[in-house]
Amino acid sequence: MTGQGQRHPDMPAVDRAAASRAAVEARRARAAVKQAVRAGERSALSVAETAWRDAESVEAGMRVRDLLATLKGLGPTRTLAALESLGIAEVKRLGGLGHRQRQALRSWLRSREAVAGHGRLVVLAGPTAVGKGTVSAFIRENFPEVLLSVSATTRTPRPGEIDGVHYYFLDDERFDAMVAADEFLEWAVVHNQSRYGTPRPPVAAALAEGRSVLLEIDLDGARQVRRAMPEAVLVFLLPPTWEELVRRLVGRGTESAEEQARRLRTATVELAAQDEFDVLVVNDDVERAAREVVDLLAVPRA
Ligand SMILES: Nc1nc2c(ncn2[C@@H]2O[C@H](COP(=O)(O)OP(=O)(O)O)[C@@H](O)[C@H]2O)c(=O)[nH]1
Ligand SMILES: Nc1ncnc2c1ncn2[C@@H]1O[C@H](COP(=O)(O)OP(=O)(O)O)[C@@H](O)[C@H]1O
Repeated sequence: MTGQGQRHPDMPAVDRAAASRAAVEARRARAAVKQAVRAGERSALSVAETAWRDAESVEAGMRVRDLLATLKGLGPTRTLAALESLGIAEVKRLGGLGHRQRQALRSWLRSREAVAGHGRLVVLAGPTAVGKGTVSAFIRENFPEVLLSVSATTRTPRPGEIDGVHYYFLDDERFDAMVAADEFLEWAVVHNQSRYGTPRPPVAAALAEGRSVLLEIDLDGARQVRRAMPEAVLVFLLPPTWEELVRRLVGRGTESAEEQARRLRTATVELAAQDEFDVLVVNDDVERAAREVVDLLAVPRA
């Protein structure tokens, strides 16, 4: 047995120092890879594939155990159980796996990623009363794996609205503080009245975990998200006809006639911006429209 990493007793001290520096460097590089996996910037599978393509890579020097430990929901006990089921010893490094073990780990990681899905950010926008809230509510009820971001707003709660569920209702001072602390992914003044914003931390955390996130925000906010996160998918919800849009706004009965007229003027401007969006979804039927949006979120069907 040659015993990897064992030093020859005659090895000069200077080389030992260099070797230990290199070891520290390698540890640091491996920690950076683990961090990237945890943050959702790299998939565990891509780390493994890199290790198997290049035996000299940082990835090849990673222990399989450490790679698995970066995965969500895999504590130490489950990691050990997974290693056992794959027939991989706890001390094994990615680069040291045999052909069968590679195959086993590859398909295990693949099926895990398929189940976990890749967290996607989808923005749902559209003119007033097109049914954004209705479609979002359908998704909240039927697809709990999607995080529906809860916005902060300075508008006053309507009867039945719960702080922290429908919105975080903030006063101007608190909203200002969040803006100053850069805690919003985007924010905008909506309907010329109140400010609305998407708190950044829950969105970032969900995406890092591989969960998909849906934002229901206005046009201005959608444009900001496009700039901040170009990988986001922008969806514009369309009414079947203009007449139907008017019918829904009036039928909802939550705005005065004057406010309705103002919103319809804004709606004309918003409809003209539909070409800026990646996907157009017609909300003729709530369930169908919601499913179209969910498909974009790449959520595996139950
Ligand atoms: N930019 C931005 N717009 C938001 C946010 N949350 C809600 N909105 C938009 O604010 C508008 C008003 O929402 P709301 O006060 O619930 O009244 P609604 O007109 O009945 O939907 C809607 O167009 C929402 O899409 C947010 O976090 N950011
Ligand atoms: N597909 C649909 N068919 C018929 N009515 C709808 C549909 N979607 C929404 N509505 C109705 O239209 C009105 C406006 O919907 P809402 O979700 O409040 O719009 P938004 O959030 O876009 O302002 C509500 O009364 C809602 O019940």
